Amino acid sequence: MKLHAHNLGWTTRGKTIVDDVTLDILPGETFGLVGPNGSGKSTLLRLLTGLLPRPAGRVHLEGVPLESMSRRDIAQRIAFVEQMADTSEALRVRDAVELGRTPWLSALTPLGPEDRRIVTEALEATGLAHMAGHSWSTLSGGERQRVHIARALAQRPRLLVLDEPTNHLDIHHQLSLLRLVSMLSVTVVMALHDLNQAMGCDRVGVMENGRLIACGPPAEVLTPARIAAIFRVHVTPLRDPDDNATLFRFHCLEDHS
Ligand SMILES: Nc1ncnc2c1ncn2[C@@H]1O[C@H](COP(=O)(O)OP(=O)(O)OP(=O)(O)O)[C@@H](O)[C@H]1O
Repeated sequence: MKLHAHNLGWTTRGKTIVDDVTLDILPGETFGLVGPNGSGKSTLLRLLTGLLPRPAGRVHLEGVPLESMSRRDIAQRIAFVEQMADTSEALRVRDAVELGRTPWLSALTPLGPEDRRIVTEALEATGLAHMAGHSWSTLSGGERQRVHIARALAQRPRLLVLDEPTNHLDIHHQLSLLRLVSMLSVTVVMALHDLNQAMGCDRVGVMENGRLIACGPPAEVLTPARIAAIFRVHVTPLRDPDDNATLFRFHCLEDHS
């Protein structure tokens, strides 16, 4: 799904949080958003999904202005997993994932066999099938994160927006999630803190002080000089002899002064 953001911005209480961002997300790509704490990544993701009031600029989904679409129309196209998302304590895992079908249901079309199949698939894809009956209140942070991802998958979106999706996950589940995301035939936009993980995206955008200051293929955007300037760390690029991929090792700038 193609998304076009034009001169997008958001100001609250006199403070500009996102400033004049113009960005095209291309159909089928995995787009990584990186930047220091407080640089505006989450706010930009919320603007792209139409969740913030009175934004500056415009977002178009497949050429249609986001503001002309109902929440249900948007939810049939975009699934958003926010940072520290929560759900009702009383739910079981399967119930929480079934919530992903809500945009497709109505009083006349309640949850049917096809919806249940999609929910089962989402539970399997996120390694949660064996926990379907567990109560939300008993889950660990990483398990909850996977439930949110499963709910988003069950929504069958064309654009999946993830805010730090590998947060809380152990290394096995981080890699499984990134592999799953790269295999999905949907467009993905995700905020990431791990720059090595961002190197696996098709394109990367870098936020600094609310502005999108660079955007393009990871190897062109995440250069040691730019990483040093934005994140205030020294970077040593290393080569993985297995597949020749570039990996970063980070050091405090002070260690190199
Ligand atoms: N509703 C709000 N009201 C006031 N300030 C806000 C609001 N939302 C965000 N901010 C501020 O805007 C800045 C950007 O926040 P945002 O959460 O978008 O950054 P981020 O890049 O996602 O950060 P992190 O990496 O720490 O998650 C922060 O300084 C934050 O305190």
